[in-house]
Amino acid sequence: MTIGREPFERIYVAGAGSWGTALAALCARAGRQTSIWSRGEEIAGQINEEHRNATYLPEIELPSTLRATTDRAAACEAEGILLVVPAQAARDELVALREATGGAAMPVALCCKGIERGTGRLMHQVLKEAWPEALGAVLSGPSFAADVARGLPTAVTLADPDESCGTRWLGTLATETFRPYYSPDVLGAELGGAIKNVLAIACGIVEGRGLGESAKAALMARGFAEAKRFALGMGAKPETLAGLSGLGDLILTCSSRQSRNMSLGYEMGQGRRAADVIAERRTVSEGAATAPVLVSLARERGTDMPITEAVAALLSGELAVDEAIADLMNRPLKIEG
Ligand SMILES: NC(=O)C1=CN([C@@H]2O[C@H](COP(=O)(O)OP(=O)(O)OC[C@H]3O[C@@H](n4cnc5c(N)ncnc54)[C@H](OP(=O)(O)O)[C@@H]3O)[C@@H](O)[C@H]2O)C=CC1
Ligand SMILES: O=C(CO)COP(=O)(O)O
Repeated sequence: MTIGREPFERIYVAGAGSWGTALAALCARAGRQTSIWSRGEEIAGQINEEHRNATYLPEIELPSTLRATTDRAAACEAEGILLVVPAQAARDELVALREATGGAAMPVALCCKGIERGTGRLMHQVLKEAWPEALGAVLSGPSFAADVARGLPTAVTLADPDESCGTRWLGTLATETFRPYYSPDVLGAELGGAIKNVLAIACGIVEGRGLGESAKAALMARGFAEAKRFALGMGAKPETLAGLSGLGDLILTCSSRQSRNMSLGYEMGQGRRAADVIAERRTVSEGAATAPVLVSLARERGTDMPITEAVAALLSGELAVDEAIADLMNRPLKIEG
């Protein structure tokens, strides 16, 4: 495999939140002609005039070559698109982009981590339905937007069923501080990213409630066991789950309150209602939408996911934290696996 040949030179980033802005800055700094789409004029104007996104990445000076737009027509000029809106907004955005590009066979790297409410679809399945001509890839792995935007060393997974397209993405995104690894396993990369958000909420709750580091480690290990059980049952590869987009991202997100999912859980552990915390935030906490969908999928498939079940019940207010912990601790004893 020849990695990094023929990078995509013109990139369109759909979404000017924290991750979209960090990825757009990365591409622009790597010399790619990069445009970033924002649904609001204010952020687009600020990126163009002040080279900042004060709402989502206030500390970061953005490259002056990065152009922001509110017009999806800019996607027609691109060789590759990064989709970086919340998972629940992905379908509408993809439909709009398909229309804007005339249904082009465009490489689209899906950067959102979540499962669609209502349909239970993963993002590559949403892409197939919303924009069948597009060539889907998945970018996932342990990567806080602020770290990447600051140029701190980061390694991620770029999954693409088409190896030659995947290696072009690698060449497009790789820099001295951002290291993507290729995988053909789109399903595994997506599931790892979506499920870890739910588990990070659980770890936040444990921290917020002051239940100790041992409880948190147990939750991460048992959470990983149920993530693996579900993902392997769906057809994901074990090495993907053990890699950056699985275990790697689980470790990052469960360990730091910089994670919106982890910090949502932390507030819940401190006694706040999830709905209140979510309502006062502008940024997305993907695990809150994914947890109930994941519960439905797991039940349909007969996969035991007790931590995910507990998180969904805590989010909806059906269960209190102490009850959830007691339920988890008093499950029938079993062989580890
Ligand atoms: N932040 C991170 O460190 C990382 C995030 N991700 C993933 O990337 C995805 C995006 O996250 P992130 O950038 O952090 O999120 P943010 O909350 O920081 O930003 C969300 C962006 O999406 C826009 N948006 C919200 N709703 C819609 C909609 N209905 N239609 C179109 N655009 C919309 C927002 O616009 P507006 O400002 O107008 O509301 C904003 O530009 C998530 O799935 C997340 O899991 C992945 C890796 C790292
Ligand atoms: O996915 C992320 C890091 O890899 C970001 O996590 P949060 O969405 O929880 O902030």
